[in-house]
Amino acid sequence: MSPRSARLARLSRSVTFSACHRLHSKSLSDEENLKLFGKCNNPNGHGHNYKGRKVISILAPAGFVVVTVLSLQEAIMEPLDHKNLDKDVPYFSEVVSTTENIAVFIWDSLQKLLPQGILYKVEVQETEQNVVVYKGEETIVK
Ligand SMILES: Nc1nc2c(c(=O)[nH]1)N=C([C@H](O)[C@H](O)COP(=O)(O)OP(=O)(O)OP(=O)(O)O)CN2
Ligand SMILES: [Zn+2]
Repeated sequence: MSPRSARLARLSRSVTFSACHRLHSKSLSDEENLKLFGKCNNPNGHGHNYKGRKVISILAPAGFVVVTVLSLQEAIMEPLDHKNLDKDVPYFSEVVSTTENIAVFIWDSLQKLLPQGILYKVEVQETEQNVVVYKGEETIVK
């Protein structure tokens, strides 16, 4: 039987969540943290209205509608919305709550909820200027 090609489309869906955080690494001194993170190291934190977006791959001809709403609710809204990321979300007790790490957190959460192989990318917009895109890549660090 010869293989048939299928058109692959991407479907994107986003939610907005509000959260506060402080950029602070336990492996650095207070001085080093202040130098590295500046105003984002403010001891009492600061807040953002984040936009989280997932993009999934869909086989266009199949024509079925993937139920996409629930996974964003479970992967983003329930754990992160109206939370202090550093204090309310166990993942960020040891991981600095940068937008990059929030994107990784969301990626890992969505992977557990979605059918294998369909998650294409996660985007997290922290401010008008700061947007992180994560596609599940890993690299070796020394
Ligand atoms: N690599 C990263 N650097 C920074 C992150 C991050 O997630 N990854 N995040 C921050 C802060 O959380 C901060 O709140 C961003 O605010 P700010 O620096 O004010 O950013 P804006 O784009 O809104 O404004 P500018 O001051 O014009 O840059 C910092 N760094
Ligand atoms: Zn911030």
